[in-house]
Amino acid sequence: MTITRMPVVADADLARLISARELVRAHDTDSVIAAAIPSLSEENRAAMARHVTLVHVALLIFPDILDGLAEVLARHGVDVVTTTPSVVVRDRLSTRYAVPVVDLKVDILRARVTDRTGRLCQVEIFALATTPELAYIAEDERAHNRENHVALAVPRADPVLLGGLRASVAGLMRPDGGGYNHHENSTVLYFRDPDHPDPAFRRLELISAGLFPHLLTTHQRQSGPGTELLRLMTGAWATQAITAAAQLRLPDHLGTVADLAGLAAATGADPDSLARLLRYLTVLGIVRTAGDRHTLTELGSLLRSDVDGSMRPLALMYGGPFYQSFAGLTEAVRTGEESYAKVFGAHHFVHMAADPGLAEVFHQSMAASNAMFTSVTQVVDFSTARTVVDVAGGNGELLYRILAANPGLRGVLMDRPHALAVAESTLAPVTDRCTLVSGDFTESVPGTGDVYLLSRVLHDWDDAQCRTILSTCAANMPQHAELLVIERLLPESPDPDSLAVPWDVHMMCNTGGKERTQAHYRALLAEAGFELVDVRPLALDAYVLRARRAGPETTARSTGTRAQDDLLCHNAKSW
Ligand SMILES: C[S@@+](CC[C@H](N)C(=O)[O-])C[C@H]1O[C@@H](n2cnc3c(N)ncnc32)[C@H](O)[C@@H]1O
Repeated sequence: MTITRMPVVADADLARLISARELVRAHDTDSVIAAAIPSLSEENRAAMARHVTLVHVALLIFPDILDGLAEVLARHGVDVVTTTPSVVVRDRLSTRYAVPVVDLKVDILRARVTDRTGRLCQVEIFALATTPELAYIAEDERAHNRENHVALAVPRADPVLLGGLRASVAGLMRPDGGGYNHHENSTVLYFRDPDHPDPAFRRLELISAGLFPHLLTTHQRQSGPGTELLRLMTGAWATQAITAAAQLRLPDHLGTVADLAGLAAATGADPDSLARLLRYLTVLGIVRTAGDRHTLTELGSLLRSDVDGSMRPLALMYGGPFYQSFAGLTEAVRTGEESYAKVFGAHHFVHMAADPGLAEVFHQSMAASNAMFTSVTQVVDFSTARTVVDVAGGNGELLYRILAANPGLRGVLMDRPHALAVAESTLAPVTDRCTLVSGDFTESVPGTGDVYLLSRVLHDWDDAQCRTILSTCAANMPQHAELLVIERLLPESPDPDSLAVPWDVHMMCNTGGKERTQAHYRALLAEAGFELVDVRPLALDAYVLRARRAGPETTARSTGTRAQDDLLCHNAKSW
């Protein structure tokens, strides 16, 4: 008589199995999406639920052997309907624990269970045949539940649908590997949110019939924990590649020349090195390469010197002087002192004043973000003003736009003497209504205005200097005049997309200034006797902050409140 040995399943694994089953019973597709991706908007959740279906909740268990496992589980009320070999989880364990694939036997057992709507789903049970030598894997995996996941099935083998869903989820959860199981002809893509408060929802699987090699490669590439860090660490290479292209005037030549020999001759470059730069620029999306022909992409066209809003001067600044001073970031953080002065021997503006060529590139580079000004004349009513004074008006672009949109208005642009040359040509079309004044805003500003502009000025300076600039304005502005401050605002709560956050570090290195929150500006304005009365959003994350002289009761209040700032921001958003 042969006695068949039955697998032993640990109580801990049975308990984990039962809670996986209860999880399915408590949920449906919509509630699983909501629980796993809480940051997804209600609208996007509903859209996603139209394209996927909850199919299973998965876990990994550790019986000593696999033969007869379905029978043992049946005794515990687990209704296993299919058993197939695992490829993806087996390979993941092999990589994770450096155990050869041949030494790992992993099956997938699927047990029936209904979700809370009564629809048939499954508990997907990965079972690793756990010999005593592999017991450490069981211990570690039970502690971390790395293979637990909830799975959403994509009903059709459709690369566009799967690709779209993958991209949507990847924006909110980290890609976490995946693979193709040839036993089942299915592709799985995993995502992970290690900070999710509920361990049951830290991993999500998208599963689809079919093989999608291209999608899998992209997903695997994004899944490596170091890949994102590598991309971030080599960001400076992209900056330099773009700056080299700008310095060689490659984008200008690409308008008329497409072959390598012609481009090398036009730019005076070594053909082999230029070919390598072109290949990198192609990866960066600046250049399009087909065979031996190179052309500019739409993005790359912004680097041409002859286009409206050319970003070439910005490339020259970011990859040039600003790049050099950014190399001193560690020192700036240690000492609290800006690095530009250390690298170039003088503060940014003093250095520019002594180098007219560099000053011109800087003022042209400021023009590359002029998009910030496009809606100023829509969000601010200049109809009752007679004169606008642009304090430190730079290249004159903002004042020009305001004067062009308000034919009855006169303008005064004040800046350092070296900046006035660039402003003069910008303001040429409205020269009869405009005066250029050389001056220093720490000493005085023209006293003839109804509206004063301080655009992208305060962020160049520390708080003490800002107090001086604002006090000079307060001392010289007529009583009735209003002050408009244009700046990016640091978010009051974390915002991964905020442009103000990286620019704040840029200001730290390059001018010793900083980006600020609305509350911070409100306080600085109040100290100089102004009351912040309105905040409106502009393009590129900028805002226009409108201030007027504070009455006695507002001066006494001095710094305002968080509630006031919330209200102004609310107004800004509802505009
Ligand atoms: C970042 S730029 C902003 C220019 C312009 N307002 C804009 O938004 O494009 C700062 C300007 O401050 C000017 N500036 C620096 N120090 C100054 C001073 N002491 N008095 C007047 N202008 C000054 C610079 O010449 C430069 O044009």
